[in-house]
Amino acid sequence: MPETVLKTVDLTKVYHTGAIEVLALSGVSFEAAMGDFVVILGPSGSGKSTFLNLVGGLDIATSGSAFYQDHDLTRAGEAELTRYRRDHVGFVFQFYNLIPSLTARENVRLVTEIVDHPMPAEEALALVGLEGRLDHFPAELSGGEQQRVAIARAIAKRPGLLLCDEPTGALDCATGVLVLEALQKVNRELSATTLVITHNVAIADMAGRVVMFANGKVASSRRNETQKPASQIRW
Ligand SMILES: Nc1ncnc2c1ncn2[C@@H]1O[C@H](COP(=O)(O)OP(=O)(O)OP(=O)(O)O)[C@@H](O)[C@H]1O
Repeated sequence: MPETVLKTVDLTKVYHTGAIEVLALSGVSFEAAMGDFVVILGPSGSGKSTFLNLVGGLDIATSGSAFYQDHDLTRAGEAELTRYRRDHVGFVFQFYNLIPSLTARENVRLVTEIVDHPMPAEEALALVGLEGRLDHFPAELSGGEQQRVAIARAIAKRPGLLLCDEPTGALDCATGVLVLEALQKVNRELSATTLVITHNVAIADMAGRVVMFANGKVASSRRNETQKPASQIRW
């Protein structure tokens, strides 16, 4: 059995906005092994991003537990969470958040300069098929290429955990598939445990496991017998 690296038990998050309480996550128990590729589906407001933010150390749970290896994320202080994010987690969001005045290579170097044992920026960009775009600025790249720079930036630290929130949300099918191919390659070559939130059910076919959220809970979880190559995904 592959080693479990991420485990949550009864993970719960309540947001307080003025007098209003929102139960965003309600007792989520989840496990992922090293190298798993998990797609998370579910209606808007079902708690997907909240879950990703908690396991990524961007937010703190109200109750329950979340462990990444021996990191106890529900008891960690701010400094420990910052180290956890820096050393172990790569984030990819819908909007690429690249620095417009820096080239692709320089955007990736922002990360490689602050972590131990990074891969060279050029290697990370080659892994996502952008070896020919090293010195291009974001404005000189297509949306899909910008997202692949964001993936290169996320993986250059060799993260154990790669968390993607709607990574193809802003892209058409042809461009989105190139981004998915990059994620699948990174997942396989780095054995990074990969969680992808999407509204696009077609993407579920490339997952090893598909988890459906509803009302802040895991409504269902299934394994795919085979994982479709990203190049064959269409929507
Ligand atoms: N910072 C916050 N403060 C208050 N409420 C929040 C906050 N973040 C999320 N919520 C609420 O928590 C619930 C879950 O939100 P979440 O963003 O996790 O859902 P989601 O499944 O990712 O939705 P979407 O698919 O639309 O991104 C929603 O009702 C949302 O309004």
